[in-house]
Amino acid sequence: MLLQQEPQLRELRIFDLHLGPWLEELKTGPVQVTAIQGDVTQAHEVAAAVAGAHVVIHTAGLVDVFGKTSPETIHEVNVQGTRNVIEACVQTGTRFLVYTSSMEVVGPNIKGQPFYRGNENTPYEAVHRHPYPCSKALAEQLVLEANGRKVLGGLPLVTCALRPTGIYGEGHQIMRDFYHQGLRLGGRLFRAIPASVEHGRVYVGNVAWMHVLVARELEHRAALMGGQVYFCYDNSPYKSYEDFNMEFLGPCGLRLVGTRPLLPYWLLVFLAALNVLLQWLLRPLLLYAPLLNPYTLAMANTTFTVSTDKARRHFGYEPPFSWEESRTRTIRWVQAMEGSAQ
Ligand SMILES: NC(=O)C1=CN([C@@H]2O[C@H](COP(=O)(O)OP(=O)(O)OC[C@H]3O[C@@H](n4cnc5c(N)ncnc54)[C@H](O)[C@@H]3O)[C@@H](O)[C@H]2O)C=CC1
Ligand SMILES: CC(C)CCC[C@@H](C)[C@H]1CC[C@H]2[C@@H]3[C@H](O)CC4=CC(=O)CC[C@]4(C)[C@H]3CC[C@]12C
Repeated sequence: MLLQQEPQLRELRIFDLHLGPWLEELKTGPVQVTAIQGDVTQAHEVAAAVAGAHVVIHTAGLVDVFGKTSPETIHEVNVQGTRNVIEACVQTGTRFLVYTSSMEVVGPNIKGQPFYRGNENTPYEAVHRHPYPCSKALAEQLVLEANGRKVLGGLPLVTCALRPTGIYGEGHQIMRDFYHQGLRLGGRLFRAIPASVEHGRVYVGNVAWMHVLVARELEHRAALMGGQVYFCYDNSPYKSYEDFNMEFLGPCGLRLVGTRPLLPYWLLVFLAALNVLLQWLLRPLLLYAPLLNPYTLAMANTTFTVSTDKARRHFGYEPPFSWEESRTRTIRWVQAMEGSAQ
């Protein structure tokens, strides 16, 4: 999207632990595209990649709420990695830093308190225990506190954090997992979450556009945007996590069985705890990381939706992809998977 939408762009550096073949397709235009295989936990690698950059968009992160990696690794990547990016900007003189934070920085909290169509100023007790939200909250705090630090050359660093709600769209691994689970169950998924529980979702293309826009506007509106957080939002409907997924999985042949959860909540709690025990017992043999665990169950059962226009007011954000376009593009992606699955 940067290559398509940013006329001022002269060089695009992509720093990632895992570089994919898709990068080769990006190298065909007038902009110099530099792919750098590196680890954000290695400060020297980050500094080498950042040196000379005008703006850094730091979106690398370990998104793990399924127990696939250790809490230490999550902290190392999400917190120390972010610290390394900030120090690289300061040491090499990069003045603008955009960070991909998360709704998880706010909630849902461990008390299961709903956040109903809230905004960046809505009072809410952000209390976390899980390593992932803890790491995102700490990383965001580091980014916001770094706003105004002097970088090499003596000018101030300008930082901004974007908080997407649940991202969906092409490449969404969890959607892929739901789809394959439905195929294994004969085209059916069984409702586990009450339809009344709203969970915020945002299309990946709109999240990407907000990042591009902030990267462009941060220099010109530094006094207003510096040190600020913005929820990433669009016109995706407010629905339960499962009902929202069915907007894409339904047209691909899956059916959600039940108008209300088929199992009582206490049984889901028991099964989630059993999954934790099985994960621990099986770890020496294999990675068992199902969708259902105490954290995902609590998250899915707690309303968390946003209603805000702060990004529009501060830097003119309007989601380029309508709900209909976002839905169509995601369905096409699942259908392409379906083709590969058959
Ligand atoms: N998926 C979601 O619903 C949401 C994601 N986010 C945030 O968006 C960002 C991107 O996440 P996703 O695209 O969902 O996940 P993803 O796993 O698709 O992307 C993360 C990227 O970071 C890279 N990475 C991981 N460890 C690294 C390391 N040590 N060094 C360098 N690169 C590393 C991965 O290779 C991957 O390309 C993350 O910061 C995440 O916390 C925020 C809100 C919602
Ligand atoms: C009871 C069911 C088996 C639960 C299935 C749904 C869960 C896997 C997902 C429900 C809410 C999701 C999280 C939410 O969208 C917020 C997130 C923000 C991020 O920064 C990363 C992803 C996530 C934690 C997301 C993960 C899957 C859910 C827990």
